[in-house]
Amino acid sequence: MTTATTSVKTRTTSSDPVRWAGRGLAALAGLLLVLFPLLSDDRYYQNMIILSLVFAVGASGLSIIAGYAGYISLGQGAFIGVGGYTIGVLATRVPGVSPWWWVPLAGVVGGLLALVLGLVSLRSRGPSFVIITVAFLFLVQVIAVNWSSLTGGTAGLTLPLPSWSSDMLNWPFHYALVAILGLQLLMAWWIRRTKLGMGLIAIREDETKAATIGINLPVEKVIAFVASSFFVGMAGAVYGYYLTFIDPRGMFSILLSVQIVLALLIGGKASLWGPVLGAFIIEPLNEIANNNLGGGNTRLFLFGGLLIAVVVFLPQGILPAIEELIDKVRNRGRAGLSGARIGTGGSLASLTASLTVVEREPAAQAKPLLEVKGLTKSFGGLAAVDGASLVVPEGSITGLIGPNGSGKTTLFNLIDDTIHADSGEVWLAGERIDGLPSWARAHRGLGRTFQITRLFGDLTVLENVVAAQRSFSLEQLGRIAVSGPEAKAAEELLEYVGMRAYRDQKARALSYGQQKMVELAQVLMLDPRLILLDEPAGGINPVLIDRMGEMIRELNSYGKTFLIVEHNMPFVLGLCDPVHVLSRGRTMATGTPAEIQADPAVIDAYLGDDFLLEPESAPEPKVTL
Ligand SMILES: Nc1ncnc2c1ncn2[C@@H]1O[C@H](COP(=O)(O)OP(=O)(O)OP(=O)(O)O)[C@@H](O)[C@H]1O
Repeated sequence: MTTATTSVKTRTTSSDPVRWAGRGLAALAGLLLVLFPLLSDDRYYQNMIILSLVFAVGASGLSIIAGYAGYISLGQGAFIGVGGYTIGVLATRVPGVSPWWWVPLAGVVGGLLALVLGLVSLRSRGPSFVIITVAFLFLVQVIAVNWSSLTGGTAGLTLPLPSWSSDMLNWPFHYALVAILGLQLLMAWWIRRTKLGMGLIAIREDETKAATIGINLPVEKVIAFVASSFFVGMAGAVYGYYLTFIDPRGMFSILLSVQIVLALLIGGKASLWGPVLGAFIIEPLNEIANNNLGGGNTRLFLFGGLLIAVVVFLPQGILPAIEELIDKVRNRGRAGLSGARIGTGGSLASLTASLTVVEREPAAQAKPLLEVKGLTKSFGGLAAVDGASLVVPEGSITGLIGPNGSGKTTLFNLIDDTIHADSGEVWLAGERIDGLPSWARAHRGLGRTFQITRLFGDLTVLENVVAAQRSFSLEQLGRIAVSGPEAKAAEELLEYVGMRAYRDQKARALSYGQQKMVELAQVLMLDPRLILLDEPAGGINPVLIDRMGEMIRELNSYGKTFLIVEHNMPFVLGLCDPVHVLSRGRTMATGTPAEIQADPAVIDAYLGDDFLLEPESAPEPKVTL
């Protein structure tokens, strides 16, 4: 094993004036919030701000599961209610203890409940997930109504009145909520910078692909659930104490959850400050509708109209829309990177923060790294893969060719569990892996790229690479991804594939060829033993095809094993040995490129006469299945 280091300069945007202006505005808003109780003793506005703070904590918490991970929940109000009931039950049953002590406990109860919801709803997504969260909210409400010995049922619970001087008005509630919101925002900010945050956004963008780069979907989703509800439970407790009376109808009202979702959507669901802005828009509107416009139906009409307007005109929310506008104005007239040539790439010798280099066995002694035995997969009546078997020797660049529709991509999908096989076995380095999910296969050294690239469009190029997770540990999830060793390793790989100049661009802005290069860097971030490349030369220009071939050879000389699906015959026959030929979902031939080109069955089924070798140079096919 060889190692060396390379110094990578990390770019900083801390001198960006727009960024500073944004920070200045946030600081000013924060200062106003802190000073407000001292500046005004108007209880109407105090109440409005306290409710806005509760919504802000709820919406910011929701941004973790809905904004980052893409799971919109209509059950967020349940955690406020559960927080309220935790303090209500304990404050009325445990006399002599200040109710404030129960606030952190309410966070723990909210987190535990979220853990249960997370586990129950793991397999659902989209509308079915939303329905589960609504059902969850109603279920908790029904429990609160029926468990009357604990909750007081529909009669509700009356909490002890605050014991502090009336001169202090609602200050303690206000400051407690400001502190909880601060902690909530700090957590949301921190998560967005970690491997966990990258993983959650990857889940939002393309869950299947996320699993193939080592992201442990169930664990990360459950963590996101718990993180999205802990501080919300605490805010619910402060809210319950502030109300001094709680009942199931008020605390578990679906309207509360709807308002939280609205706040999130209006402000910007994946932005840090967006949910806070949204909360401070929604709650005042709520008050105005209640006090000045007759409440009831007007309120529903207002919120419904607002929701439609946001979805139609500001699908990203207010803050992201403003950010996009600022970016557009700033970049007007700038050449940018579009049309620039992809870099010539760095040398592999300098890649050591990112890749493990293994001495290659001589070909004759190479052990099988991948063994596929009798894999089958049918779609309806069509057997796409029909008992395919093949071996990829360690240290080889193995080719997999075959006519369109012969099952090559499906076979890749079965090898990495992007789709489940009906039957058959997959062995990697002597371990049977066909019972493992995609991310566990990635952790064992299996990486793959896709025929049509599948980068996470909303992440930057650097974030796409850094999102890949070589192994699973809570320590690794908490690692900062956008700077430090993780970013350094990703930058090395981007330099290698010639895409480092694009590190801060959103992946969706890249050309197809550029995406291919970034996807290769992403898969290399896993430091895999075996890399499955699905048409690496497909749809890219001849210069890039040459560079791709060069990189594959170079990586192979550093110990990486490849299995390559490709239709570009000069590319695959010049690079791969052995070559497997797939026809109708079965391996029909295996051999060296020369043997394959001389196999009449392969010529007949796939190659045609263009690839026929001169008779004298054509050896007999070694293996024909
Ligand atoms: N999800 C799916 N649902 C239904 N049929 C599918 C699905 N995926 C693949 N197939 C079918 O399975 C067969 C094999 O497809 P596959 O994409 O694996 O072929 P391929 O050899 O990779 O083709 P190409 O070289 O054109 O990419 C095709 O007939 C295809 O239509």
